[in-house]
Amino acid sequence: MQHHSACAPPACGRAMIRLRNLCLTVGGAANGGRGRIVLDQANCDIPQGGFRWLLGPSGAGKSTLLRALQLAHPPERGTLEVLGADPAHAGRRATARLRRRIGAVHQDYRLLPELSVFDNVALPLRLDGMAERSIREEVDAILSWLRISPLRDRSPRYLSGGEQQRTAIARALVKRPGLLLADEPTNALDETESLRLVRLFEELSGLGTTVVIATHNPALPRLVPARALVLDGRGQMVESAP
Ligand SMILES: Nc1ncnc2c1ncn2[C@@H]1O[C@H](COP(=O)(O)OP(=O)(O)OP(=O)(O)O)[C@@H](O)[C@H]1O
Repeated sequence: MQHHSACAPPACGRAMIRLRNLCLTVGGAANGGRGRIVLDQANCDIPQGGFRWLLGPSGAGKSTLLRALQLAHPPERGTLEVLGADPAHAGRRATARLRRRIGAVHQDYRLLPELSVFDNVALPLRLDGMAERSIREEVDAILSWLRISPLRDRSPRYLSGGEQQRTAIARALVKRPGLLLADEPTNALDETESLRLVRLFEELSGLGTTVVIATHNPALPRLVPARALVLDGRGQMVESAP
C-alpha cells in the first residue's frame, strides 16, 4: 500500500463523508479525566459510493471514528459532514432522519434478545413506518441472502457468533442505507462467508452506498482492494491507495 500524507479529494460527485480538521477524544469530561485524543485535525472526503477500509492497530480509534460517523460521538472540534449534512447545524429531527439513513454493524452486534431474528431485522423498517407486507418481503429476502432464513423465529440469544453477526448485518442492510458503517463485520464468519460479505459490500458501493469497514484483519482488504483510512493510534489518519 502506498501512503499519502493527506486524504485525497473525492474522485467524483458530492462528498458523502467530509472531515475538516476533525478532532475526536474519548474519556474526557464525562469520565472526569483529560481525555485521550483519537483523531487530531483529520481531513478526508469520501464520495457517494466510495468504499474505504478503516485500518489501524487495536485501540487506535476505529470504533470511535465509526461512532462519530454514526452521529453517536460528537467531535471535540472541527467539521464532520455525513450524507451531505452537518449534524452540528441540524435540528434533532433532521439528525434523527439522517441517522435512519445510516446502517451500522457493531462489533458486539447489539441485537435485542427478546425479539426474534425476523423482528430484529424488521425493526428499522417498522421505525420507518413501512407496511408489514413490504417488511415481510424485504426481511425475507435479506435473511435468505445471508442464509439465515431457517433462524427467522429464533431468539438471537441462542445463535452462534456467526449467526448473530449475519443477523446484525441483515438489520444494517435491510433499509438500503445511504451509508454503511461496519465494525469488524466478518470476525465471526468463516473465509467463504467473509468473502461473500465483502463482495456484497463492494456491490452496494457500486450501487451508490458509501461504505466504511473497520478491521484489524490484514487479509480482508486483500479480498477487495480499495482505498484505506489508516489510523496510527496517535491521532493521525492517512489515506492509502489500494
Ligand atoms: N468511553 C471511553 N472512555 C475512555 N476511553 C475509551 C472509551 N472508549 C474508547 N476508549 C479508548 O479509546 C481508544 C480507541 O478505542 P476504539 O475502540 O475506538 O479503538 P479501535 O481501533 O476500534 O480498537 P479495536 O480494534 O481493538 O476495536 C482506546 O484506547 C480505548 O481504550
